[in-house]
Amino acid sequence: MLRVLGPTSQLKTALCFPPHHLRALPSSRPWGAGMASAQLLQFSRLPPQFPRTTSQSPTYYRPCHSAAGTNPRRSIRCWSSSSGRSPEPESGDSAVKDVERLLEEKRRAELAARIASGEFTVGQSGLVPTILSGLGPAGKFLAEFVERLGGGGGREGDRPEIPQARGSIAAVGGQAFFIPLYELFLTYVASISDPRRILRDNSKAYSKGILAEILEFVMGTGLIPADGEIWRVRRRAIVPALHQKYVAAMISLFGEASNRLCDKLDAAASDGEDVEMESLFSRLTLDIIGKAVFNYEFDSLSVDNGIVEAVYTVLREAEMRSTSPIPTWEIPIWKDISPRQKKANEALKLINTTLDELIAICKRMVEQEELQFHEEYMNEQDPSILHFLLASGDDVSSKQLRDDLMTMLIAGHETSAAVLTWTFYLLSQNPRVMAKLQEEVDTVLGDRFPTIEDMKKLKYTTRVINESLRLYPQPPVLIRRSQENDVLGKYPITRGEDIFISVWNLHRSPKHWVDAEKFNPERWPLDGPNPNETNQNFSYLPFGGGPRKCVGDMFATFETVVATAMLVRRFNFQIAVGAPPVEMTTGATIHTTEGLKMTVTRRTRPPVIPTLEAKEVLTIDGSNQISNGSSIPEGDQQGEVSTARL
Ligand code: HEM
Repeated sequence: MLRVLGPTSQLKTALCFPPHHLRALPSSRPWGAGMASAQLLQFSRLPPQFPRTTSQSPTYYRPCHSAAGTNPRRSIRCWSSSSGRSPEPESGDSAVKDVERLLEEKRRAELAARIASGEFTVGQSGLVPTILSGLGPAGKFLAEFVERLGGGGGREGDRPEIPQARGSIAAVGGQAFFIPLYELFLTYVASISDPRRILRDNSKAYSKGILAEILEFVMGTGLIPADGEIWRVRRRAIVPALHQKYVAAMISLFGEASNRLCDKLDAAASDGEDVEMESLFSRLTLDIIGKAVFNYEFDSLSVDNGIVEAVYTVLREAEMRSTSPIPTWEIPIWKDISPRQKKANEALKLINTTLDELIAICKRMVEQEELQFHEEYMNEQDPSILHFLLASGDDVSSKQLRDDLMTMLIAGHETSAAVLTWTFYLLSQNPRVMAKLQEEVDTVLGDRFPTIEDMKKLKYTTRVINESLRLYPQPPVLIRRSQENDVLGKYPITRGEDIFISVWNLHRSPKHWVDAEKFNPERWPLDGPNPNETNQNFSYLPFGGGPRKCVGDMFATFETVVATAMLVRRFNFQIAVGAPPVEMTTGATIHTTEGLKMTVTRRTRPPVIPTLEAKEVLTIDGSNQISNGSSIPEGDQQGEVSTARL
């Protein structure tokens, strides 16, 4: 865990520039032997830049903005891949970019070697120095980053103070600010802290802090940013809306929407056109979440109307705010005249008006309904969460309701799109996994639309999603602010500290995972339980943990399983020839820097050879079911080599 010390005012500065004081807890935790540890945290506004390939390249961080004295080339371009449009091209031609990339890789490799050699290590009684702190004043942070680690290890009262590493980044001059952090983490911070206290055991002592501040303009006091009593009341109202019958009903929605995407891909395959999958996944999940949350047909896979554009404008604004060096949206006058601000405000107004209309329509529907509300209540015509909330008599202001809907729209859209994007990237890099996945999907589904029963049978597909979420957690960082003094193990936390839990590091820590960087769905046994934070002892947090755990975990798992299954049974996916390298950047979730450009080809499945042999399919509870393998339909395009069989 890395923590940002100092009062909020300092933090505000830190939001604009790298944090003044970053400290990480040391590895020798006094508690929780053998249990999960939270890991080095990266600053939320300085998002991580991840390895270009999933397995071999070193992981590194890249600053999201340039500051005085930094090379603007290294700024992360925070375009929203969700926009469905290509990102702005970077200045300079591709040859220049290649050279830059090579130089950066070289620098990174050199630094990794220096870290690995222990150059930054300063011995400390019994503790491996783990701290990255004492970052210089904002304007000078790149000039003075990490002086040689001169461990703190001082004592505060009768408690040890978290040891600190101070230093100058002159040693790594020319490096982007966050590039070294993951290597430093791997070398110095094998195990830092336990997220259970913050997320679960003492969760009441922590709020969403800066996250709530950043998201206020779009989510208000919706469930994600809300704290205290508002959160408690709203959580109690919303969780029941995602009951089992509702999630089961959503399976057909997932299937229909995925089928529309298949049609699009089919057309592209016919035309021999490459497709940018990240923006298509963004549209797929927007269509799904709009219908699921407030019964609205965005139809963004087919059209680019005003409301779709407005949603992306607002999302881009939220991402920009979470990565911007200067909070221009808070500057008086400027915020009223800036064209970008005006556009964002207009977009938000349009969305709010639309949501108000949808709430009004739904209220009328509920009034006309002969309503018998019960636990698993669902209106067949409109199974949306909004309908459930209104039918339940949820006593809430329209503004709060709107905030909650908006929150779920964003929470359930970007995350699922990112999961699908990185899943398909991983599959493209791992043909063996893809073949096994396709075999399962062929066997379980054939050409049918998935049903809720299939969710138990698509076990390997689920493991692929589990593993993709391990390697690419969405979001990669959880954010909290201490509301009172607390103690993490033997280390004191004072009120008002902002704390960033890097799920990314946790999920890739060699301490917890064998071949941590390898995409290996087999690490999760098919007959084992579905991995979650509890049965993985908080070393796996794909949906968070504790009272603030995601309310849409089941929804999202089924959604991504259905979409993946429907797509891979019809198509093969490869990174398009000449596509830009798939690199990472982050807003709220991990995006690619330049899209996921793929070549999609129709699959040809092998002719069905009738067999009397029954095939075993494992169910979620570990029991075996018999499924007849002859449900695999005949391939419609003969002649292609099938990958459906291992
Ligand atoms: C694969 C997709 C998804 C992922 C990876 C994901 C992940 C997460 C995570 C990690 C958290 C915890 C955040 C924290 O502790 O700070 C969270 C919270 C939340 N998620 Fe999701 N989510 C997904 C889909 C959804 C969907 C589909 C919905 C709505 C239908 C949703 C609604 C929420 C809400 C409302 C919260 C806040 C809960 C609270 O604070 O009480 N999420 N999500």
